[in-house]
Amino acid sequence: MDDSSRNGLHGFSLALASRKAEEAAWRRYEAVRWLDSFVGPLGLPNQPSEVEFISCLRNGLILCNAINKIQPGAVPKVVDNPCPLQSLTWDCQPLPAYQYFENVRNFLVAAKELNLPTFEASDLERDTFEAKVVDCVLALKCFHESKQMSNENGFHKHVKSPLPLRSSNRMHPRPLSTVSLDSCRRLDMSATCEKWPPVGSEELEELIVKSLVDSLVQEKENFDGNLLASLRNRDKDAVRLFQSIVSVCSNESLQENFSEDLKALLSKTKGEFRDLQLQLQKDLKDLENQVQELSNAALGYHNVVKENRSLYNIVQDLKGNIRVYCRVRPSFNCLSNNVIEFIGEDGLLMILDPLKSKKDGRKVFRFNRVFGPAAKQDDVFKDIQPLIRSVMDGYNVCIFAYGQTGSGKTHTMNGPSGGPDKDFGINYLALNDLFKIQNIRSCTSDTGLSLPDATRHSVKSTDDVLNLMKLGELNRVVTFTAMNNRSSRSHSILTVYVHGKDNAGSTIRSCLHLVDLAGSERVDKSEVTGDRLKEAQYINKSLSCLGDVIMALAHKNSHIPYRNSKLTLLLQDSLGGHAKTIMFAHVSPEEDSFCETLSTLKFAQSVSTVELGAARLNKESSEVIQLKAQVENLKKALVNNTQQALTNKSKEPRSPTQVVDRTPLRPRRLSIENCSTAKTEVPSKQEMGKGSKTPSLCSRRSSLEGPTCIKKDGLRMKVLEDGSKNQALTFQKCGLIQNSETISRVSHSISNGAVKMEMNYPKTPRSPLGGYRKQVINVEANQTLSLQLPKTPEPPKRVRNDIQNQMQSNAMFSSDAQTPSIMSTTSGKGSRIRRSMRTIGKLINGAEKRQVLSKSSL
Ligand SMILES: Nc1ncnc2c1ncn2[C@@H]1O[C@H](COP(=O)(O)OP(=O)(O)OP(=O)(O)O)[C@@H](O)[C@H]1O
Repeated sequence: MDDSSRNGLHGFSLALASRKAEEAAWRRYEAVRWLDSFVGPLGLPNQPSEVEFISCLRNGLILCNAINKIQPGAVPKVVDNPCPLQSLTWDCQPLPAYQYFENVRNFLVAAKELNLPTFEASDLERDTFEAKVVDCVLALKCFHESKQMSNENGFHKHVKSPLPLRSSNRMHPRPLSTVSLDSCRRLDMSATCEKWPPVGSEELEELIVKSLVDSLVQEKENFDGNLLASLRNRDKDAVRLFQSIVSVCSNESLQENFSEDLKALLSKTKGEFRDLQLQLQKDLKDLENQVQELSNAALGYHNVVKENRSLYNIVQDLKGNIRVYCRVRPSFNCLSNNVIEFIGEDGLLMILDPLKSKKDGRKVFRFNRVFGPAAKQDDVFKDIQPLIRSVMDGYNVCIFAYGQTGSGKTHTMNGPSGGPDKDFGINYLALNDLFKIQNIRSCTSDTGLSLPDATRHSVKSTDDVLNLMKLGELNRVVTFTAMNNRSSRSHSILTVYVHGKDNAGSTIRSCLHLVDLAGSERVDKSEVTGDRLKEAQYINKSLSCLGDVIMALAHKNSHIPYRNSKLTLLLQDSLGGHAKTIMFAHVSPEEDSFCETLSTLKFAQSVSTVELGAARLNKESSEVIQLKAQVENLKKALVNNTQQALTNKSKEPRSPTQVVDRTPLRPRRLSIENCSTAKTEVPSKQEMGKGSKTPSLCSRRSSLEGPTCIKKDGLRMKVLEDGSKNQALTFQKCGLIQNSETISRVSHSISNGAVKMEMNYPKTPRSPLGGYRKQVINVEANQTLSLQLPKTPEPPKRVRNDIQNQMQSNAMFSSDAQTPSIMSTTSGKGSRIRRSMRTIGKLINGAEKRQVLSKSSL
């Protein structure tokens, strides 16, 4: 407490004390005045002191006379004073002490019988207890007045002892005559006052409340009657009520008890407070422990959820399922209801049909994970990062974004509209990550080779790729539709090829397809016309082909219609091969997109059931590479020898008597090998057009790479059908180095179910189907094998001559140029070569099988 408040309190105490003294004096004067008028002159001054007052009453004679006057016979025997009553004065001769005592005791008994407040006889010996005596006299006075009143009104039965109006003059001092009997009646507390000594704080409180209630009931007031307002307005009754409360409180004995009670209460409260504090501390500790336990449990729960998800993913990996993630973009229409009801941590998505009730309209889907509108690009990327990294370990990975137009596919793959400058999408983040890994794993760099007549873009950093992506973006048609003001009108596929060699000499070859599909759209909604309409139809058609492929895979059909569109043909390796595939299903949350959202989610659900088989590691051990190289050399030697033999044979006349024993070449066996080197076969258009069967590896490559491949300067080069060199697509070596990994990039956009891969065209033409663009940025080199091949040992000269002679003679009888079988029968060397090729083939197959087995056993 500061000084000012301490001084204030002190001042208040002084004021209160003087007020009390003033009040006590007023009450004393009133008692004396009444006794004076009722019993006879007391001979006291108008304003007697306490001592004078007490001395006057000490013999009990005045008191006994007064009570007998009110209630005749109340004190049957009064020890009288030799002085006559009229001449009774305070200075009259004192009687013996025992007589005083007798009178006072009899008076107190009589007063008690009348339910008046009393005092101790000894109080008259002590001036300090004057207040109690005054109270008793004033109570007697009130009793007399009320008795008079009831006699007048005929009420005899229930005459109550009136409350001594102790504070009647306190606020507005006034003559005794002005204190009405009504006031006495209304503030009658005599019955309760009897119980005052001793009184505890609770009893005091009860007294006050009771008095208040009685008073309010009698006055027909209620607490809502704005007592405080009445007090403020100094309403008469309210002031009286307040005075009665104050008078109860100002009773000294009460105050003493009250202060003692207060002290006891204070110490009790302090004790309770201490207990409470201790309890609180204990509770806080308990709470802390509980919170700790809860947070541990929450952490545990999160860990379990995480572990569950990763286990679920592992199971799916083992089964080879396509991982399906769903992403919900933020709503752009605040007036539209949101159909997304709930997004669970564990990949649960609940949507609500806006036309149905909550009970019937709910549909639940489960995916590997669902990203809500608040998910950041980084959050999305973090989840797929491990998969992208596995590209560097030799796995093929394909990530494709699917969904309704405007649902956020391009946002996920590229980033926000306007290019990948900020908030980069998966394309950038994935490439950045791959380059980071490359930098960590490599100490060397490669400048690559350039090749005339071919466009070559070597990439060494993410920025390089970004620039190329921008180039690709330029070739991608983007237009305004009613559904999306930057709607992509073509699919976009960014492919990263990774070649690497580990320290053991094994090579890995893998690729990462990053696919941003054009959005499915309802043309009535997107309101497109003309070319845009055609594009929309082609987009929907190729997406529907994708749907057919997925359905066929999900139902494990024997025939999978990959060839029905270029899109599915391109994704064949990812959808049908042993790749790791992720699909991002995108949905818009607005209610007017509900039908599209539902169909996207259903499609995504069926994609998640597709089992591709465990992903296969595309790694070749050094042993396999060497064997393959030997096959190459042997094959070359065989071809050379055959050609030589044919040349010699054509020079010699053919003998009609010679018997030709020809074993036809087995092109199937060689076709696999041919695929890794220059191709000389030109697949017929009919074969290309056949859509019913999954093509052989060679024909598949042909259909994708173009009709003709030739080899030039050790590099493979593909020539288009017209053979024009200017239209050649060149497979370049790009950063292929030993003991390091290099990333090259092929990016092509396709749409409308067709693809063009000629990057070296000065201007990318539109496809006849309209709107479909292609962009080949970089193509993998395939030169390693030819560069690393050991030289084929030259056959001894004598043997070679024998073979040549033999072949020359055989040529006399055959005009067929493809006659390796001739060599097998006529030349011991030729058959040895074929035998060793067969052995090597078995070895290769064995080694590959072993690889597959060891992978699947993992
Ligand atoms: N997660 C997201 N956060 C913020 N904005 C987003 C998000 N997803 C999409 N958008 C915004 O929504 C709009 C449409 O997205 P986007 O162009 O990526 O859709 P799309 O599915 O690729 O459409 P289309 O198939 O027509 O090309 C864009 O303005 C994009 O920036």
